[in-house]
Amino acid sequence: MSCFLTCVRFDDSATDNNKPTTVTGSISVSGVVTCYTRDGIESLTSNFSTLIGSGGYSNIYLARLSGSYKAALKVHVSSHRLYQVFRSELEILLRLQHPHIVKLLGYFDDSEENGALLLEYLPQGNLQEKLNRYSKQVLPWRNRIAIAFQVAQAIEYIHEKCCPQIVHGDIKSSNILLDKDFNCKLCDFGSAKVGFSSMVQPSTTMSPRSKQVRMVGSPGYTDPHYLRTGIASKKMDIYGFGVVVLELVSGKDAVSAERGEMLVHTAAPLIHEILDSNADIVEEKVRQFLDPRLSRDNSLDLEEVKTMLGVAAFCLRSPPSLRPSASQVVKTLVQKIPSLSFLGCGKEE
Ligand SMILES: Nc1ncnc2c1ncn2[C@@H]1O[C@H](COP(=O)(O)OP(=O)(O)OP(=O)(O)O)[C@@H](O)[C@H]1O
Repeated sequence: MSCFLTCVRFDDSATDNNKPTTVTGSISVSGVVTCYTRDGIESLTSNFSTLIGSGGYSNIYLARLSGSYKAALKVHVSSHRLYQVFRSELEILLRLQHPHIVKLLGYFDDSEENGALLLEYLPQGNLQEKLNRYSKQVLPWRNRIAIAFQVAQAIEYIHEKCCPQIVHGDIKSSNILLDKDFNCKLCDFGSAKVGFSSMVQPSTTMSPRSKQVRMVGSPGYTDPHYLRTGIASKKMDIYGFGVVVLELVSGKDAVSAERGEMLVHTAAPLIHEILDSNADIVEEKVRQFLDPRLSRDNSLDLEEVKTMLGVAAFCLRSPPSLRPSASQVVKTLVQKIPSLSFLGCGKEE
């Protein structure tokens, strides 16, 4: 864990505003991404008949490509402002290619107010739903650590391996989608920023309420430093990742639906103990925090739970410069979570 104490500095990087080629009709753009007409997306979704998800800015519909191949169509709410969010998400997704980032298959763009993204379909929905205590299935420990590792790899890719580098800006469990084998894909690049660090400057056309929505992020996940300064940086993604790790370990929501209590606050005493002492954390305290539904899980290893909590504690540190980089997280998980090698996750992807 001592490798986390190394402070890493980042340079600024220029923003690339290259627009994707916009063509009309259902034709292939860049070889793999298809541009659809309005009729095309209506036909793919059987007139938007099956809603599979919704968020603050969009509705997501089931789409069927040739044969029985399923996809998800993310339709951005029609408005001038949200059209910009759509364009930004489209431009970012066109650049990304990673096994743990949702794949863009196509898009619709009327060049005014309406846009939609055709994405690969993830049949197990999002991680928040899977961890929910009302979910029929309990996500086993080994899947939880694999998910944490894969999300860390996805963040490492956008922060350090793609060009120009990207800050996701909204890392949370409902933006982590799961395939049939519970491998994960990071989605929702609608809040992403290109470049190492950028001051968020809401456009003057925004209403006071919409300004707040864009600035504040998702309750329970937002880096307090970002809330204070409005400066988005890679370390805000690391903070969001830390909260997701707490959710994976505890099975609790980032904000409790009943009491409105934030998980980072519930976990604070344990986190302080981890950061303050060199001694091993008391097993009893770890067990108290652990998701009780994991008690009968044969894949559970308490040492791994402690490591995951240690990783979360470092990711949530303030000031942000004390938090690890995504590649330090990936490296630490490979070194300290033995089960990852059994899952074939320790290898570079
Ligand atoms: N490719 C997909 N496959 C399956 N389900 C998906 C897919 N994309 C999105 N969803 C579902 O729709 C939900 C909302 O998607 P997304 O986060 O992209 O929308 P949003 O409008 O950007 O939301 P937010 O309010 O977080 O900004 C996801 O949590 C997930 O349940």
